[in-house]
Amino acid sequence: MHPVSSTTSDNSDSADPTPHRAAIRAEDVSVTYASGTEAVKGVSLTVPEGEFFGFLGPNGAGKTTTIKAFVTLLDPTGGSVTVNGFDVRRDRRALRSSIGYMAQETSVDLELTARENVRFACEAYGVPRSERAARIDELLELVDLADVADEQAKTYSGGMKKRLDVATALVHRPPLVFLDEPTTGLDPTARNRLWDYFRRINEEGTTVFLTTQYLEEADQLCDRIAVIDDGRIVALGTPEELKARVGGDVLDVDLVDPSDATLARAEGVVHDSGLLDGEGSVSRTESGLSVTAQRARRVGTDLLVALRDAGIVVEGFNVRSPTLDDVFLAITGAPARSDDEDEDRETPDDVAASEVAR
Ligand SMILES: Nc1ncnc2c1ncn2[C@@H]1O[C@H](COP(=O)(O)OP(=O)(O)OP(=O)(O)O)[C@@H](O)[C@H]1O
Repeated sequence: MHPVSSTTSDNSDSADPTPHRAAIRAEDVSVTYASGTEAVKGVSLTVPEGEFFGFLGPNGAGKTTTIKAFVTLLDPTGGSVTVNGFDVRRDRRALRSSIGYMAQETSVDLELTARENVRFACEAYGVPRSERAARIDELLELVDLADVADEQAKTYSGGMKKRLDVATALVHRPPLVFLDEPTTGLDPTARNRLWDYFRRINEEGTTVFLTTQYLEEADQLCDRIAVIDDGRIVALGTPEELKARVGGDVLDVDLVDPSDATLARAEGVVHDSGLLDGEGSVSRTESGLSVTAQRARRVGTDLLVALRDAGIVVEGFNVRSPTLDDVFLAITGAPARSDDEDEDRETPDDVAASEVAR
């Protein structure tokens, strides 16, 4: 359907109905800005066609810089990248027309209506004139903007503008879309709606490369996730593989007094109990401790008894499977951004944006 060079058809297998050609192949990519900042330090990854791939990392980790290098918005300082078989340095024009790109900042023209924005994108991407009207209606329907299609985009909420951004990135039916933190700053309702569209386009065959700071987003949507920290990929795998790396279940213990002194004592009790058989790890949380160990489920009650016997009052506890938050903590040594950190939250986009702006 789209041009793919011979180098990308390395593992097509007639016995396997799933296409496995590489949509993205990056080898040892580095980007150093003129300021001297080494934003990307030797990133290698391959994204097969059809995959929903997540690029997860905290603020400043190098996600946007990497995506810009993949979509030819900046030149990598080192390494090589092919996208849909096109080289980022040699085949820029062909590469660009073979992808969709949703930047972090909205590219919507606020003075135009949604329909006009999508029409403009159709013109820019050379969608044949005879197909435009139907394509515009189809996309506005897909992103639930058909009802407000003829209102100016400046009357839309942040969530609606993002949905319009998605529509404009898809006008030329690209086999691969890059989404750069598409839901940052949106409320959960707006975020969930976007997730539905992303899932739908991926189910219909589009390869998706998504950058995000949200662990839940990566967990919910992605077939595989690369965790990037300080310009380097520090983990890569399916969400389940990454969670398995944590090494067991997690016992969260909330203490009535989570002061440093009590936490230090509680850590000592857990270590000295011998219940973990020398494996596992203990970390502090805002309200107590998290004990991660293969035996966490089996020895949970005994640990609570040991804490009680030491005079440490437990307020609550919970044994659970690890989440990507635990993965992030285990890999980077720092907690990932939490949703509570959002400062610029939207009001729910179902609250008609037009009301906000008028
Ligand atoms: N144009 C630029 N010139 C110089 N340094 C830059 C430029 N853009 C980004 N950086 C730096 O490169 C590093 C990686 O930034 P980048 O924007 O790629 O990270 P990110 O993971 O996308 O973060 P965010 O979630 O904040 O968008 C940071 O240290 C950032 O300050």
